[in-house]
Amino acid sequence: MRAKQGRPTSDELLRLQDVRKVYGRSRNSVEALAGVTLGFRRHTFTAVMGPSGSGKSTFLHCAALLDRPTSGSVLLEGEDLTTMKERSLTKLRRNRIGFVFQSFNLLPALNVVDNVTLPLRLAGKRPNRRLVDEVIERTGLTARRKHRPGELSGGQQQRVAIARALVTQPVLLFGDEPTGALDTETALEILGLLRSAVDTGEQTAVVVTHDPVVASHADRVVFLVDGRVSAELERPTVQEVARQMTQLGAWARRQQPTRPERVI
Ligand SMILES: Nc1ncnc2c1ncn2[C@@H]1O[C@H](COP(=O)(O)OP(=O)(O)OP(=O)(O)O)[C@@H](O)[C@H]1O
Repeated sequence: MRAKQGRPTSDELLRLQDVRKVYGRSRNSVEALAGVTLGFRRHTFTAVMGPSGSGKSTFLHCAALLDRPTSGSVLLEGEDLTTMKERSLTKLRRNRIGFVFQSFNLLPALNVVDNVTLPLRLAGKRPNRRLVDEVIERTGLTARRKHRPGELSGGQQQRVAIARALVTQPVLLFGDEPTGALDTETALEILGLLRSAVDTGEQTAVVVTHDPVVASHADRVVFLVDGRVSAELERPTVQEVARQMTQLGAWARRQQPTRPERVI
């Protein structure tokens, strides 16, 4: 266990440098992130864990620039995104960042292909059929191409969400409890897809989770407590993650997350 903050390295894709996020003003303000410095190397899978209210969601939103930090920098390939204009940021998010949420966030009226290609059409791009077919094949959805979300299982819906996240060929893939709504076996399938995106695809993944099994599939687990990085584990076992979470008192304080999710 160590809090590894370090200096930027050349194969680093993303860096958060002393990121603080304060919600509200004066007496009612909450410091959700209290100076987080973390680097993320290319083609790695990082899990972010911590007790309820420790700042995991805030961290994810700041890292993906869905929300701007109060201070500090978020650097993608060395470029500071916190100073970027909103329009450029929206474009960057659409082209370079993929998101997978616990609740899938699919459009019920659209079939699998149309859900998957939605980010391309939103960005005004004509979907490349070969690429779309490849992503649908990779996520095991070929036989379900014309089905709507209501006709699919939870695991299949999350596969669609992953295909949708991968279709723009992002460098970064963020997950907010992506297996939280799935049974263990299905969760492992979904994890396999995320892991293979990192191992054989172009992606670097950062996933928030409460689940030690999910975290044990990561290359590194970062533990947040009170908006700070309190520990890191490299390639931990389920038991090591669970032990760390117990030490942090995470289980006792855990509540079900109730925050609203944002559709990208
Ligand atoms: N929009 C907001 N306005 C005010 N305070 C907020 C807001 N969002 C989060 N917070 C506060 O910031 C702190 C961190 O919240 P955050 O949702 O990031 O934690 P979390 O670790 O993701 O929690 P959980 O595991 O319960 O989802 C908490 O004290 C929370 O109440």
